[in-house]
Amino acid sequence: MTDCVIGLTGPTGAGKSTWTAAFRALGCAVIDCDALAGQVTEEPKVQQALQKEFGADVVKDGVLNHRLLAARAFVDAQSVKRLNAVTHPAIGADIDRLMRHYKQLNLPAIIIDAPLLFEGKLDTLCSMTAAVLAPRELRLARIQGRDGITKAEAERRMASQHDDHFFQQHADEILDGSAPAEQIPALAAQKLQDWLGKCI
Ligand SMILES: CC(C)(COP(=O)(O)OP(=O)(O)OC[C@H]1O[C@@H](n2cnc3c(N)ncnc32)[C@H](O)[C@@H]1O)[C@@H](O)C(=O)NCCC(=O)NCCS
Ligand SMILES: Nc1ncnc2c1ncn2[C@@H]1O[C@H](COP(=O)(O)OP(=O)(O)OP(=O)(O)O)[C@@H](O)[C@H]1O
Repeated sequence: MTDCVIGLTGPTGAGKSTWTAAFRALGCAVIDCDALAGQVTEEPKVQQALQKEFGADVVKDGVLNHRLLAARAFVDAQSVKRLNAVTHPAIGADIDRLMRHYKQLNLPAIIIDAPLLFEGKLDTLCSMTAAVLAPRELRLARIQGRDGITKAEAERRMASQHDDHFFQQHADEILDGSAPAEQIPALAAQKLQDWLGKCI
């Protein structure tokens, strides 16, 4: 049985996936909500609902145009809400299924990697929560490089999310997303030890 469930969140580009990879290497199971979103948005029913909300051209020959959908969805709070209303029920069902599966195994911990951990009330499934934070300019440069988007697109995406203050108020702990990547495995090992002590 695995009882320790850690919710990992933070704004775009802060380094959640990088910290998550370190926890995975330490034997934790990872529920990656962005990956689950990627799978559910391949389902024809979800794609049809997205077309209804954001225009027929967001899907062509069964392939979702991520960049176009992001450009239309990450414009204001209302549009993000419409996006979430389509995708979140399906993502939630997948999370439930994976949690049931991983809880039966003997693992150090289950990590839920979710940009919208608090908004989606996924924190209620967790023993503890942590937010990965990094300076805004660093995040801006990172997501432009990673996703091949313009500065304006990156800024729009960041503006559709909460600021650091929200994460500082809601999360139990803050993880440093600006630490050099090569230091993160050792920092994650220390952090996991600490959490396992608290989970017992
Ligand atoms: C709009 C989509 C198609 C853009 O795809 P793309 O490949 O460009 O981005 P990717 O999925 O890797 O997300 C990158 C980052 O954008 C941010 N983001 C994604 N979805 C959301 C959202 N609904 N609200 C706020 N930020 C979001 C997150 O920080 C995320 O890590 C995609 O993000 C999507 O399907 N989003 C809806 C599903 C969702 O809510 N995902 C978050 C799960 S908790
Ligand atoms: N500590 C670090 N040192 C150097 N580069 C990093 C570090 N953390 C992340 N990066 C790089 O920055 C980019 C964004 O990081 P990552 O994908 O981990 O962020 P994220 O918080 O998961 O973002 P998103 O919410 O957009 O998915 C990636 O290209 C990653 O390789």
